[in-house]
Amino acid sequence: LNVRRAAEGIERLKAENPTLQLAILPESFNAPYGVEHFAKYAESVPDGATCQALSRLARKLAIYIIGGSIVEREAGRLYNTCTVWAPNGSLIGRHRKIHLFTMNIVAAHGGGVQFDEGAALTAGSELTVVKIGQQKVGIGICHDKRFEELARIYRNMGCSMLVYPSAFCICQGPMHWELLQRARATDNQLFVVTCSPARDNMSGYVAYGHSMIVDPWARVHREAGEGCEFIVERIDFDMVEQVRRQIPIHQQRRTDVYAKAKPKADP
Ligand SMILES: NC(=O)CCC(=O)C(=O)O
Repeated sequence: LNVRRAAEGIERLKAENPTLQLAILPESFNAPYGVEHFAKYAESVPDGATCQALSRLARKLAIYIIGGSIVEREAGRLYNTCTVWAPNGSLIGRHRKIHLFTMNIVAAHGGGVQFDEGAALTAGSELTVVKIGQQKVGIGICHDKRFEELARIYRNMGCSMLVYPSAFCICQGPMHWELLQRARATDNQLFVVTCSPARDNMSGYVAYGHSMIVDPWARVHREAGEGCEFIVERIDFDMVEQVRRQIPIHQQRRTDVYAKAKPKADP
């Protein structure tokens, strides 16, 4: 049902916006997000039903699709995996979440969030850069955006946009969701895009919502609310070079100094 709903939504958007080139879905878009659900909904990549539906959709609409994430099963292991599809329906990227979401938040008022993806999933260990049109796009999944090293490496690899399909927790959302995206955009002078499930207060895991596009000036360019909503936006990639030219921090980095200061071992 979720896959059909996502496909219908993208088809409608394409009909309303014929120049649409890329569609992005949220983390765990085809199943409930929770350690107890992962094994039940796992599929193989790229032969599983969800992947095949995304491939057909990309080909039918002649667009790229960054397919949120699904639980992938391979060789007896489970991964939180984002697949990326080209307009001809071929798989051009497979990102397995590198930093698994492990958290034990104790809220002062009671409640909080306990989550341990590592209890069921295996972490990925490869970076994923895909070419969308002329642009290099770095892929991460939700918790991956807390790790500035990953974003920095993607920037060094020439990315002009980072995309993080997400299902951020409601506890940290108000404090960190926008902050993290604007921080990654400020540091690396590129677009940062997140796509979240809508908030459902009745579900076992309540996602924050607020899908967002942050521009290379680190301004929030567009933001969804908490409900079910699509953002459609034209991205001006010239802005990446404009910002990098005007504030040339990449060239100003003192890698010679940093190298000397490097601790021998991680503390
Ligand atoms: N699905 C996730 O990775 C959630 C990450 C999150 O909420 C965080 O605070 O980090």
